[in-house]
Amino acid sequence: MLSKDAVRRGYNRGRYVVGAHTPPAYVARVKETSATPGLQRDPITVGADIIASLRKVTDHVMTETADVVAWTRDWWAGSMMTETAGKPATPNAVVVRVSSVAQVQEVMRIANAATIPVTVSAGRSNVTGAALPVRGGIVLDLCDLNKLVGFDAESQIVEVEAGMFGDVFEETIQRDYKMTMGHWPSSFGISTVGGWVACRGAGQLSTRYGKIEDMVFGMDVVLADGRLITVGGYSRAAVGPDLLQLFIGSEGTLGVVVKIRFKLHQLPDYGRAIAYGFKTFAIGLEACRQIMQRGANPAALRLYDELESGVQFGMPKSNVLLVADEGPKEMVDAVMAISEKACAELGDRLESDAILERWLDTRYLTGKSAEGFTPSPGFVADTLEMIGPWRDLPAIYDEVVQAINAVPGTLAGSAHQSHAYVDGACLYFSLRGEVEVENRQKWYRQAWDAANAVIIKYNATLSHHHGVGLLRAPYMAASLDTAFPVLEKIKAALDPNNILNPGKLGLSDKVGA
Ligand SMILES: Cc1cc2nc3c(=O)[nH]c(=O)nc-3n(C[C@H](O)[C@H](O)[C@H](O)COP(=O)(O)OP(=O)(O)OC[C@H]3O[C@@H](n4cnc5c(N)ncnc54)[C@H](O)[C@@H]3O)c2cc1C
Repeated sequence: MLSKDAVRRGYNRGRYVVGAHTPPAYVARVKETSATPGLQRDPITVGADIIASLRKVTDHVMTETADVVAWTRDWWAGSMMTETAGKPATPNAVVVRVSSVAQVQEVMRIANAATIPVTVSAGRSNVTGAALPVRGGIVLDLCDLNKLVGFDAESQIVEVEAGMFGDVFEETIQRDYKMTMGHWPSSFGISTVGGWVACRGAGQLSTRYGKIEDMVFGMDVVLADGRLITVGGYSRAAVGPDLLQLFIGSEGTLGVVVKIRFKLHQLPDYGRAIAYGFKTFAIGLEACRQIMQRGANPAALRLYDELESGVQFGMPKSNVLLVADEGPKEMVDAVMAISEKACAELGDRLESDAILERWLDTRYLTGKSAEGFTPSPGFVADTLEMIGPWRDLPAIYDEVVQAINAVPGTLAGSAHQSHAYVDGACLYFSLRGEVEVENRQKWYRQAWDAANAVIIKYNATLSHHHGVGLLRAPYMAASLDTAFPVLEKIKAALDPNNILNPGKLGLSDKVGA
């Protein structure tokens, strides 16, 4: 069973920090901490009087450069490139640790009155620079706001504070309530439940359980001026637009998510998997489309192109599709029967048990996009996930891989299909390059520009689950097009001083009204 198995095997073979940030591997190569910022513009200093006020109302305030560098570091390739070149991303800020909702409100009141930026920070596992304090100010670390508040067994709704890490959360609900949320991002041990919501994340079993926005029942949010509001709190409603969804995916720019009520599922005891190989990626996509449109929704439906089939399963001449499901036997057997029929019409049956076992064994290892390559000082690996309609996906796949490969210095571009729906699917591209160390940023931006030009040309969506942060900020206005000014207006209405995570989501980094 996929959900039980994740807890049984544990995250990244146990190589991570439980309940706090886990640093990425490159940190071992960093010898010195410089105070020269790589990714800050005109950082705002927090004065001694404000630091004294913060110390009175919070658990801990850190001001030393080395602490600030360590406590703002994330998993973005952009941060890695600047820090390993001698300039840490954001060394100018103060880090404030809190463990209660009242403390979050106090911090926001102080910051708003003094017009100081506040960047919410949690697991710092984001891969977009979303939690970097690019204008300095206060970094509000929520990792100690991490209690499980309660469980309504009849409605299957759990209430949890935002800073609880994903592994602790799932272990607790599986052990104490025999439940799962079904949200299994490849970062589940190094990210928090609040970070999942703030980035609009997706787990590996999203085809059955949904994305995070399908799992939130309601939540409490602290606004820029310190007010506490409650949004959602119903299965479905017709009371105007859904304000809950406004905050899901807002990446700390509209409010601080402090408590979340999530919908849970009974922990399955039954599961099955099948695997098929297809001659081309496009034929594999067609099999996925058929499965979804004939009404089946297997928990995991993952199709790997030839390059990734070679690295993952030792099958470089095939496009491998894994279909895996869990739940009541009658339902899983029906889903598998529909899936098997669709696959058999288009491809060849593979040794399913071996492919499932290989996937289970490696699915929560970090650094997978670099697999199959020998890292050197000039090596950069990253991932780009997007979503588009079925009609366009084969062309998007071909053109994005082609565009990445055309950038000088690219070693490889590849993809798998990772999350599927009735109308479309998420393609998850991996890009790896090797150039002179000083040319890494140039290669990186060229590769992203080239890939995103294809995505925008097809009117597809820039990100399916990693979010925007700094990485996708330059493409947001073109992508949202006529709707982008609406996002700007909402931001200005909720945060008139622009103190909440300025410079993210493609929004302005200018602090102050
Ligand atoms: C190896 C690896 C694999 C990954 N796999 C997946 C995957 O399968 N699926 C997926 O969706 N993502 C994945 N990610 C990306 C990342 O784990 C997610 O974006 C995650 O949701 C971030 O959570 P976090 O707690 O680390 O948040 P952080 O990185 O600390 O913050 C991310 C953003 O959310 C904001 N934020 C965080 N908490 C709050 C809050 N309580 N209120 C308001 N704003 C907040 C921050 O300001 C920032 O803008 C992966 C990352 C890595 C390194």
